Amino acid sequence: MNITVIGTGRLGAPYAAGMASLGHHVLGVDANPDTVAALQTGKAPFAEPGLAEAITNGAATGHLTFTGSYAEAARHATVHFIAVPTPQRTGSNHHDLSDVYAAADTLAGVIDKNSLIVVKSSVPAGTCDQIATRIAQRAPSGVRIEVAASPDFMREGCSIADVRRPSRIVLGVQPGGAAEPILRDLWAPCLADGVPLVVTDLKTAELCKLAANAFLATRISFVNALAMFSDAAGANIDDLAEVIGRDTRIGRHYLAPGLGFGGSCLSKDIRGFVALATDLGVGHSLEFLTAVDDINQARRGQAVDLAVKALGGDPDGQPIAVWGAAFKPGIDDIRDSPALDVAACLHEAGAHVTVYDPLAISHARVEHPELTYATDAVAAVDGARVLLHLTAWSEFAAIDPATLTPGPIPTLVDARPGLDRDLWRAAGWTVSVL
Ligand SMILES: NC(=O)C1=CN([C@@H]2O[C@H](COP(=O)(O)OP(=O)(O)OC[C@H]3O[C@@H](n4cnc5c(N)ncnc54)[C@H](O)[C@@H]3O)[C@@H](O)[C@H]2O)C=CC1
Ligand SMILES: O=C(O)[C@H]1O[C@H](OP(=O)(O)OP(=O)(O)OC[C@H]2O[C@@H](n3ccc(=O)[nH]c3=O)[C@H](O)[C@@H]2O)[C@H](O)[C@@H](O)[C@@H]1O
Repeated sequence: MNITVIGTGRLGAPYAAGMASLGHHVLGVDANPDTVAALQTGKAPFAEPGLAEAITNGAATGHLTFTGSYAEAARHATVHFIAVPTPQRTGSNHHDLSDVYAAADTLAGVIDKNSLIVVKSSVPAGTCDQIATRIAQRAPSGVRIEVAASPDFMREGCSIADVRRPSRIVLGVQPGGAAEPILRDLWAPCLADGVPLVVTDLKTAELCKLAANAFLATRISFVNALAMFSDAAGANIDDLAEVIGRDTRIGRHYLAPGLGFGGSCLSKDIRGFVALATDLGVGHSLEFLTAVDDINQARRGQAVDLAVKALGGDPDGQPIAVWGAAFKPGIDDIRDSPALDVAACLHEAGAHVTVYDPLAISHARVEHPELTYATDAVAAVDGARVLLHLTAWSEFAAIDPATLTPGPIPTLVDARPGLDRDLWRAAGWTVSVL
């Protein structure tokens, strides 16, 4: 099938490459000429395992091409997936839908045959109805453009696998439309592979995404609330999380205590969800998500406090090392990175902060030029009085603390899983667990 993917960023590029690998003819469209140029030459515009290879393979088979032209998109296909950003709106907790509306409006201005627009961006309930209204005003007479919602649950770091074999496919459709059979055809390889499909109305499909991210965020803040409580009560949070997670009704995933969630989606989606509930007059129903958000933000402050405490309350001029800049291991994405947030706060407090990350330093340098960056994890710790472990790269767990050369009486602030704390204590470090 011929399809386009409008917006070839962290969701759209893997989605385009993954759909091409399923045998479709995919045209990726992006408003950023640098992104298009990189993709056209077979390069991934960001670090994502398997993406460069998937793009090269797609180009080699002729199944995957890229452009900046919407007119070309309209010529290529009658099925268009929108995967442009929906960040938090400046000065508000709502989603900023301007890119989604711009993409849909532009498409409607160039489409000249009956077509389907599928919204993959994460949007609040009601957005697809708005798009349908806008499109109806812009489409040429006699041309029917249908709108469907199909939010995506892809995780960065394993995006190609998630696209090829998603945990589930959600399809929100307009009554009496043609979307369902078209998209069943498109996803035939996944459906044959046993991927569950839920077909529902537009609003429910849109809500599926916000609800799923809200639940993941709630789990993380729940375990972090327990961590704060355990600290006060003298209990062991790791054992506590292990025991509750062993209940198969609960499960162990998204219950790792520590610095909490970052990235471009969980925070903005829970805030947008609460804002939507408030607009609908049921803000109280999702009030707890504000607490989820507050707990998550509080963890960053607590990591800063532990480092300052280790320095006797005065971080001014003190050498501090930070392991991690990406918002999670395996990728170079620093959007709402808890690690960089903590590093920037400590710098603000007067410390001399040296950051190391295996992949994300070039992005971090642009956003935080005030910080110092090391070329390897061991060098970052040279002379440091405090080391904060803030992103759970496996590379950090493989380092023998006895080989490090920190300053006197060093403290490890351990805010992520992975390190063998007994080994660090044995190597002379004070270990302060977040
Ligand atoms: N990053 C992720 O893992 C996931 C993201 N999402 C959702 O997908 C959407 C996109 O997020 P990301 O891919 O992370 O954003 P991103 O910022 O990485 O990529 C968005 C791309 O869209 C392009 N763009 C912006 N406006 C455009 C327009 N009018 N026409 C054509 N291209 C345009 C940008 O140049 C950029 O390359 C958001 O709604 C997000 O919540 C959903 C699931 C996973
Ligand atoms: O909407 C999105 O963009 C995506 O957001 C998340 O995916 P992602 O942001 O790639 O990252 P996750 O692996 O979910 O991790 C999010 C954050 O939570 C943190 N985390 C995760 C698990 C945990 O137990 N504790 C914890 O603090 C991670 O370190 C990271 O900062 C969701 O998992 C995806 O299903 C969703 O599609």
